[in-house]
Amino acid sequence: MPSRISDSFKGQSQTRLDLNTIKELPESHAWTSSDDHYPSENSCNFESIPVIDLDNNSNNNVLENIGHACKKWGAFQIINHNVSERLFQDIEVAGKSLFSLPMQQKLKASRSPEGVTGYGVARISSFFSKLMWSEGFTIVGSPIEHARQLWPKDYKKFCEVIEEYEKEMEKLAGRLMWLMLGSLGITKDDVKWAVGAKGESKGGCAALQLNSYPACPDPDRAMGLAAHTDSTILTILQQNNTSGLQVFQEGSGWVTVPPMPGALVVNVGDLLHILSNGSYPSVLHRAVVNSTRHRLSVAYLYGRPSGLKVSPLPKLVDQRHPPLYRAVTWSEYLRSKAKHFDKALSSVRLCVPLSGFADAKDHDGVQVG
Ligand SMILES: C=C1C[C@]23C[C@H]1CC[C@H]2[C@@]12CCC[C@@](C)(C(=O)O1)[C@H]2[C@@H]3C(=O)O
Ligand SMILES: O=C(O)CCC(=O)C(=O)O
Ligand SMILES: [Fe+2]
Repeated sequence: MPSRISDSFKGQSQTRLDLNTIKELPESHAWTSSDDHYPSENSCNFESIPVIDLDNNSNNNVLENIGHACKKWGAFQIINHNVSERLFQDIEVAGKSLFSLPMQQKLKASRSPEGVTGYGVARISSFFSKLMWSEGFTIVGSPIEHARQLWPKDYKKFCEVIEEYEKEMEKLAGRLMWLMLGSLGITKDDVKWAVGAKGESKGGCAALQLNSYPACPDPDRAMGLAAHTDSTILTILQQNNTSGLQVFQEGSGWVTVPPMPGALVVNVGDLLHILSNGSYPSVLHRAVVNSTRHRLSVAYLYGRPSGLKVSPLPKLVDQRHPPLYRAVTWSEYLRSKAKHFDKALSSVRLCVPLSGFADAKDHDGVQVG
């Protein structure tokens, strides 16, 4: 059974059309509402996801606000997160230099049919009959191998920026995970995988996804990135001051997340939905495109070490709240997403008999697999 994230995907086609130079929307990229798996209703956008100030010294009630945002929206924006503006500028330059390379150069760093890292179309593309108006580059750990193929002589700066960004995001993601769990009354003492055998704090596993959405000749008929939930604990997204991200909310429809200078978007992923035993929805989101501006987004997809099993946390499970999901490892879940896409969560859902359940107390949240 595959146990690494990279083993979870099967052959997928690579992008070849250069979206940066096309003057008319090809039929292959023209979406109608029946091409999407989700409702296409638009919202009046009276309200959007909350903005949360992470400054320790400001007297706001961070835990309560985060809990409320996670329950209501499954997403929020953060300010005062301590990631420097300079790093945002550096990663924007790095991303733009990658996507502005000639197509034949980018294809040298293509994601392999069995792989997870490299250049290509969004993995979920195979579930749609139309192509998305975007290209992506996925990194896990060091990007050096692909960076060498892209810039044989000049790959170091790109690697340095990526690695610095990953380091900063790992710290922030860990902090956010504990805040989001803290809002549910969960502390590190409640979670077995929080601390290792030697008492050290255990981090997660992550992927960094650079998304490029070139300006589009017919944005209303195109789709940047189709509606999906992330297969993560949480995702931290930087949308580089260009609008495009929308979240779906029952009753409101698609709600735009307005870009705020310096802010980052945080969203609940499927694994946190499982850990929270359904308290936090993993938010359905998509990216739309526009006719004038090229948009770059950077997503830090934070999960768990791939062999570690995730299941509803025991503190959140009792007679009245039976576990809604079975234990699953990240790599197993990613494989399920690659196979079932929007049915992946229900594929790990437990059928709970109405008469209750016998072994809730045996659930310990995680087991090392
Ligand atoms: C760690 C991850 C999470 C992945 C797969 C793998 C690497 C790339 C991620 C994304 C990024 C773009 C949306 C998504 C839906 C996609 O197509 O690729 C994500 C997917 C998931 O969240 O399922
Ligand atoms: O570009 C965006 O705003 C969304 C990107 C995204 O959802 C992802 O990379 O998972
Ligand atoms: Fe996403």
